[in-house]
Amino acid sequence: MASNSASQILAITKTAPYSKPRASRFLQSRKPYLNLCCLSQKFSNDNALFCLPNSKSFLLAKELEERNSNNHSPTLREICQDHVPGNVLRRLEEVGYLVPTDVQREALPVLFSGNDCILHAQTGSGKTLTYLLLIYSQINPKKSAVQALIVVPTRELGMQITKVARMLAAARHMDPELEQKSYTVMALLDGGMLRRHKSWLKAEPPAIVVATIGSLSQLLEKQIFKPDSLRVLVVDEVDFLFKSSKQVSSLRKLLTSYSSCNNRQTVFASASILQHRRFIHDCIQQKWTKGDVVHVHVNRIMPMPACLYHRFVSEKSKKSGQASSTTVLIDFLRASYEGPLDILLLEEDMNFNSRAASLTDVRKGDGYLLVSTDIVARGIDLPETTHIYNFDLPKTAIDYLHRAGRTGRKPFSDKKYYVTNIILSEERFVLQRFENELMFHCEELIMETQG
Ligand SMILES: Nc1ncnc2c1ncn2[C@@H]1O[C@H](COP(=O)(O)OP(=O)(O)OP(=O)(O)O)[C@@H](O)[C@H]1O
Repeated sequence: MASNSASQILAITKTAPYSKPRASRFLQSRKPYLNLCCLSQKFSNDNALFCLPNSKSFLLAKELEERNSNNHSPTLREICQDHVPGNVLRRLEEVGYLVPTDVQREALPVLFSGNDCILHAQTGSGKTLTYLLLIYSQINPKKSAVQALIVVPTRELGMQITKVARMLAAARHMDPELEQKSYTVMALLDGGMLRRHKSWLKAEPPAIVVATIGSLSQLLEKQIFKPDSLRVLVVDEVDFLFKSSKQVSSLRKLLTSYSSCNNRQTVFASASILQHRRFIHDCIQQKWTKGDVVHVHVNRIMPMPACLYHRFVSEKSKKSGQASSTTVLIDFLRASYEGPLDILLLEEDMNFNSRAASLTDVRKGDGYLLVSTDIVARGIDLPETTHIYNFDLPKTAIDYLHRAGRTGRKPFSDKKYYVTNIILSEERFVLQRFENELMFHCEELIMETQG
């Protein structure tokens, strides 16, 4: 093992930290590829050993090594060191977040300096971790008050963000040296039990609340949830929430009447902020943010992640001229697909429990074929997804961007991911318009015809 300094770290992937004897047995057995992982990276906890025996970790390790040897950009730990509590930083490293993504590298210093921020970066670029790290830098677990609020458009996205927020806080329970009080995260989402949330908020307010605007408004109006102690307010998928006429008035009220932008840090996030100059103007004018709000715009030239490979299949007519419904498609797959993947359905018409069960099955399964509507198009992170099929073209280029962005969600992977569009010949010009607007290229896939 080409190790020559005490601060060398081995990056391997496994969430559980390995004990020293177990780790050294592990290292012995993997000598041939250890050289790849030996990093001369300075971490404050010198004994840290991050065990990640898979290819992703090699990429991470190599990336770190390259950045380090070129005296390049700092690690996530270096960026967060003086702001984020040590136990959260350790947790970050345990789960393999070592190198910052572009948006994290650009936005975190801005956020730590106290500015309001518009996080505008590609799908799958790591915006969630960016604002969660800000939140963990600001909240005090000893204080019994809601100090951070994250507003999301769907229950599914809310559950996902709650899980990541809890995962980052988890180390606190395991470390006896740290204070006993842990960060609590409440999911206040449509379809949840509001009565239970009311008692929870009254008895012992959680530090972080992740909420859909509908459920949140009910508790704000009844003054059960008082955002007086809010230090950070995040609105995720902000363009979507402002676009939806049902939610926009509640959102405006939250931003201005229930709390003042002068008393909190405000973060808006999305991969698509149309007419962003106009939006920034509105933010300041309407006092949704303070006047010095910073627009962190990553990959401004290329809104579409470069790892996505777009194709289309052109048909003369779709069967009986009908748009394919999820039921038709799922029945077809169940009748004709003989492969090993689980076939799952997720759509608005299902009840909340079945929706949650579908996502749990997808996440725990060995492979899946998920048939879904636009309900998963915003923010849902299923990093193992390699192919997206659009059976109907989305209405707008922005919708296309978000649907396509459900794949290609491994920040340091060099793999290609596929988005295939099944279109009618007369829809080619619509797809062409999306290509021009989002600056990507879509290639025709010629199907071999039988007989
Ligand atoms: N620094 C990092 N290193 C490795 N993986 C990361 C890092 N930051 C985020 N990720 C992973 O990248 C994936 C995408 O992150 P995230 O869900 O935050 O994307 P997003 O920018 O919010 O996308 P969208 O616009 O689609 O909501 C997640 O699986 C997350 O675990």
